[in-house]
Amino acid sequence: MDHDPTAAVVVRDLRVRRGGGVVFDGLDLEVARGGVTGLMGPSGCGKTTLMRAIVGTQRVQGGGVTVFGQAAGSAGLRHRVAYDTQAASVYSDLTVEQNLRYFARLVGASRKDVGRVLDQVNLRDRAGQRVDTLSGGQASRVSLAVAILGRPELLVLDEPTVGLDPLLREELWSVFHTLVDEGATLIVSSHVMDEALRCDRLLLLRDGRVMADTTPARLLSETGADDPDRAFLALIEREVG
Ligand SMILES: Nc1ncnc2c1ncn2[C@@H]1O[C@H](COP(=O)(O)OP(=O)(O)OP(=O)(O)O)[C@@H](O)[C@H]1O
Repeated sequence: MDHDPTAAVVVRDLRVRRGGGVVFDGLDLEVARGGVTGLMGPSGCGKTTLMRAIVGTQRVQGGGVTVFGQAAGSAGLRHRVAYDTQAASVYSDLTVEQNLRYFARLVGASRKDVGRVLDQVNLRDRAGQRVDTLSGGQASRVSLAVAILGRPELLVLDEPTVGLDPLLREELWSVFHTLVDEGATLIVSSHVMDEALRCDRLLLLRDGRVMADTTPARLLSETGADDPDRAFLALIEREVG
């Protein structure tokens, strides 16, 4: 497998089966360092599976993934890559701040980092509240706060804005862009086509394949559509028809 040193992620001939079905049968793609890459596509197309392969938690049948030139999931990447799954992965019987302090110790982050991430995800006023008394959107922001504690170079976020109101969604996207300005590479999956417009690059997956590798502006201009939902449908119709 080649190890392009300028790429954040290189996926080569990736083959994955899950639950008896083929998810990827030879997937190839690269993600350059920096920017937000949006992984879009219908439910079941393989977004989460691809993210799991990138962070090294997915069993694969062939091919592979390198991240910053190292095999996905290898020990050298532990503090360089963070993954925020769809399920909140924090302790529900601890407060927001207790969770953050605990995870800060694990990744070698400081108290200052705890304060920084509380502000970034807008949970400063909930710091003393137990996670099991938070709303779904608040709890998922605690997981995101944990993910950005150690200033990871690659941040893989599976539907981070699900269940958030438009204002919070806006705030989180501004956090994402700040992280990118600070040098991070973000891979963000979403069902919400509106969010496609906020990405630097778009990978549209369908049935385990990259149906389009584009930018928001190109997606709209090439399909002549005025919103990403219509553009995506136009691409599918073009393929089918
Ligand atoms: N735990 C599992 N066991 C078996 N098959 C699975 C499992 N998780 C996912 N799959 C299958 O793998 C395929 C890809 O699923 P994946 O979760 O990657 O899709 P997705 O694009 O992230 O979907 P969604 O947008 O609904 O989260 C689907 O066909 C799904 O049925």
